[in-house]
Amino acid sequence: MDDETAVESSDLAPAVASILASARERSVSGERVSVRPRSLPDRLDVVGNDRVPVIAEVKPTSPTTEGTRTDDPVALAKQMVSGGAAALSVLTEPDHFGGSTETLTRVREAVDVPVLRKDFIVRESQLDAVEADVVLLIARFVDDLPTLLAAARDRGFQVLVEVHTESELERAIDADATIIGINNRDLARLEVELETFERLAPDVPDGVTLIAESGVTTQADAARMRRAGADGLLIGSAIMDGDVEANTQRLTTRA
Ligand SMILES: O=P(O)(O)OC[C@@H](O)[C@@H](O)c1c[nH]c2ccccc12
Repeated sequence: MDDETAVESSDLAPAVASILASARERSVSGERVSVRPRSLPDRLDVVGNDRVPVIAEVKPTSPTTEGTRTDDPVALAKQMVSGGAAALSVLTEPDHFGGSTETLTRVREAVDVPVLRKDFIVRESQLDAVEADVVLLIARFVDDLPTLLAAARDRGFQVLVEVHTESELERAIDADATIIGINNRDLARLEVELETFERLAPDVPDGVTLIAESGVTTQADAARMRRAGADGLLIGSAIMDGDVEANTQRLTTRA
């Protein structure tokens, strides 16, 4: 038996699972690459045993937010972790979301949870801009999803593939995405409908880590997404607005 797969890492203490993961290497396209050791699926699983597993998003501003939050993003990230966030998402898009790659680097150094790079990645060279545990690929914006997914994995990234429609979900599944995010926000109209997650979730195969993205503002919303099958919730605005630690604490507490 292959001793790397003999132990399911989700059965292990988080620290041990993390050591095990960092010891694993895989070969893609003939190259040896180490997989980022902070596993998002494992971490969501562990935290989900007693809290709502939330990926809290450092998003200083957005096209649907008023004003820009100018306090230190690293301090906000630490408050999110103290408030019980399972993982973090950091916007690196500067023009519309107030993000920066430098912020992501600093945040990742300051915490030990998995960190997602939230940006609009459409070509391979963008993957080399900054270190992260997980990168986002938005199905709608990526023409050749299997190729970019492979390129990201070649670099050792875990990949979250974001979808908003049935046909995008089909493309994500065909590309063998193992982490899929269903975005409740329509990126064309910027309107949020939690029904989107409920409608698409039943079509997601078992074994895929499923994330509900956008529009969760209350504990009731969070419970609703969990009931519909979310393994994790990506929450930005509702955490960024006001006391970040208290907001995270509230939204990671089961209703
Ligand atoms: O602030 P919200 O509604 O909690 O949403 C967070 C996150 O889902 C949203 O920021 C987002 C989802 N997909 C994106 C793609 C790019 C930029 C931002 C996003």
